[in-house]
Amino acid sequence: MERRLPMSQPYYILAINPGSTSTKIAVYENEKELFHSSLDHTSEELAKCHSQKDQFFMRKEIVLNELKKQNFALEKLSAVVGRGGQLSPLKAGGYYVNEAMKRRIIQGPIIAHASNLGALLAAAVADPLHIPAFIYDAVGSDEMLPVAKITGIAGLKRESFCHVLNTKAMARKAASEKGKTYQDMNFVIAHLGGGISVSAHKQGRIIDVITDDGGPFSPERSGSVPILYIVDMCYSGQYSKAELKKKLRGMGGLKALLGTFDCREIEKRIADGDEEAKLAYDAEAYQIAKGIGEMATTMDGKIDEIILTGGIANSKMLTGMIEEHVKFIAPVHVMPGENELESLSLGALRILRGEETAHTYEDPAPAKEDLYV
Ligand SMILES: Nc1ncnc2c1ncn2[C@@H]1O[C@H](COP(=O)(O)OP(=O)(O)O)[C@@H](O)[C@H]1O
Ligand SMILES: CCCC(=O)OP(=O)(O)O
Repeated sequence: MERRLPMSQPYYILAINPGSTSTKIAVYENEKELFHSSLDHTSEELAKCHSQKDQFFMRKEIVLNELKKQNFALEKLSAVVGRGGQLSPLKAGGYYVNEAMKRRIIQGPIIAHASNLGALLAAAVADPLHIPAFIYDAVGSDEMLPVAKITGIAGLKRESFCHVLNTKAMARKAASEKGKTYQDMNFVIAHLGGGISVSAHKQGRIIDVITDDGGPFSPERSGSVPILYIVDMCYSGQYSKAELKKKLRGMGGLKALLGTFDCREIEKRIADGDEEAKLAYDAEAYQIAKGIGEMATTMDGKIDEIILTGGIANSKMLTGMIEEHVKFIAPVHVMPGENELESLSLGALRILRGEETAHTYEDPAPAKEDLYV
């Protein structure tokens, strides 16, 4: 349901960012952050959730308890904004969380990812208050060029899946540091988190991206793997569908190679002379660099800056190795961490102020059997 936008300033906005291992929230009064909390979920807590529904109820309770603990009166809120999920095709920018969107997330088809819960959690807080719920710059926002979607299997198209929110926010920041706008510049941006995406931003548009199924392996995901072996694994009778998916996402990448996805722990092992850890970490940097090279070709090498962002961009060791491989392409700008909560909130604020219009989600007829849920 689209609700009338509240008129009175200041606007109080709750931002909710569900990640694979945490739910982060913040409340803003216009541009000013009043508080933020990062609510980490233990693996025991997550293991108890057998479905998206279980995760939704677990996270909703944690969010409401935290708001109580912060002594924040929910009635003050003007809107709630959540991280947007894998609802393709979506445009970049804001969307109202409406019934069609909720139904699609609950009933599918949809690629399972924690970000899908952003819309449901935002609506769960907003609906009883009769205020609007939005998502903003969802991970499934699709600005890819048609040519980037073609695959060698007729009828099978690549879909956009990217850290849209953070990469666009970092690109805007990097451009403004140069006295330019996002639309003036070309960036290749590698978001290095639990998941890794490498995206090509051409004058304000993400024209191409590689991630889980076509990009570098990540701390917990396999990335691109030799596909014929995967077909054999699928039919070997050794693995269930769920087990194989875990190998691709959750238990792949550095976790599979070294038993941990904590890069700080891996760097300690390397410092202690662990050769296996060194080779895996070198491979991580090598694959990320190859991804950056691939994305650089989409803009004919005309790149103003390469941005490294996300949690692992805190690592001087990994960013240093990547820089050595790619500095011939363009200057490397390391922007560690992410500012997703602020980006969500500022997006919602622009909508509330009428500076931007939120899109209305319409569910396209499900085109194919979902392969991921
Ligand atoms: N100082 C650091 N040095 C190296 N790696 C780090 C550092 N801080 C965080 N990381 C790594 O960053 C990853 C998590 O990044 P983050 O962007 O928080 O992920 P997500 O939001 O996708 O869950 C983990 O693999 C973690 O080990
Ligand atoms: C590639 C976009 C979504 C994603 O993987 O996010 P996380 O790294 O937060 O899981």
